[in-house]
Amino acid sequence: MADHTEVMKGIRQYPGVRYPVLTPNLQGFHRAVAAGATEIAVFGAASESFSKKNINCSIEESMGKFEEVVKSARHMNIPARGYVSCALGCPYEGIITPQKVTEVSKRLYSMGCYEISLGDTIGVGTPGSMKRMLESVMKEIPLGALAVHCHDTYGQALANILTALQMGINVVDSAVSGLGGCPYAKGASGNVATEDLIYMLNGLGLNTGVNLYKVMEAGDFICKAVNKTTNSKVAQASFRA
Ligand SMILES: CC(C)(COP(=O)([O-])OP(=O)([O-])OC[C@H]1O[C@@H](n2cnc3c(N)ncnc32)[C@H](O)[C@@H]1OP(=O)([O-])[O-])[C@@H](O)C(=O)NCCC(=O)NCCSC(=O)C[C@@](C)(O)CC(=O)[O-]
Repeated sequence: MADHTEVMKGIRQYPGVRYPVLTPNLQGFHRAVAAGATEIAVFGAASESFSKKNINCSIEESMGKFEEVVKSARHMNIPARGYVSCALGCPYEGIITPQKVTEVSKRLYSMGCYEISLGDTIGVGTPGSMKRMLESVMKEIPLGALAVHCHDTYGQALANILTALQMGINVVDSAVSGLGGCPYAKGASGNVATEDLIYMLNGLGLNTGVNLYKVMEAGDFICKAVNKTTNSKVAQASFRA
């Protein structure tokens, strides 16, 4: 988080591509804007313990900070996205109820986040728990303002995403090569690999406009650069072939 200014300065930005920056507080927001961010995201949690570990404050305190950030963003016409971590389980508290996820999501949406990304931060969800959680959240937030963010720790990410798609969600977060993760979700796999997601969507006949081969090339480049092995099953299979 501390080095996002360097990251923003280092990347080549293309028209039509969004480069959102995670901004947990006003300090982060001002730095992100100074670095040229045109979209920001606040990241809350449906678990009290995770909130304290991840952003060093309670859920209630986090809402106060996010209000300030989202308000400032709105004044500058900068779209703000909201994340809700631990939507299907918490590394410290275990089961998180759909009601709690709904409550936190509703607050983020009400304060002006244009989209709420529901995160299975530690990848423990199943199609069953995804369905129960979404049924609850959808009662309070329009479908078009919801996204899912699935980690693949228990190998359920694609099944969970398919469940969300069948329920009408059409925004899905993913990461090239399944890289990334959170320091307070130890042992959890990264976000679902973009390559695997695109492969599934192609198979469903859904046009993403994303070239799978180019994503695999990018994944290969990044993995070599950071000395990691890809988590994408599709990339592993393709490079073996
Ligand atoms: C939120 C804080 C900073 C609060 O941390 P804090 O210690 O409560 O903050 P503070 O206001 O007391 O300041 C402490 C120090 O941090 C600095 N600081 C304060 N704010 C910022 C900022 N925005 N950017 C850069 N630096 C900052 C501040 O300047 C100060 O520096 P010092 O004076 O000691 O040198 C800390 O808890 C933190 O860094 N948390 C982030 C941890 C993290 O990176 N988590 C992973 C994010 S991804 C995620 O959460 C999940 C997601 C989104 O992927 C979805 C999912 O799967 O669920």
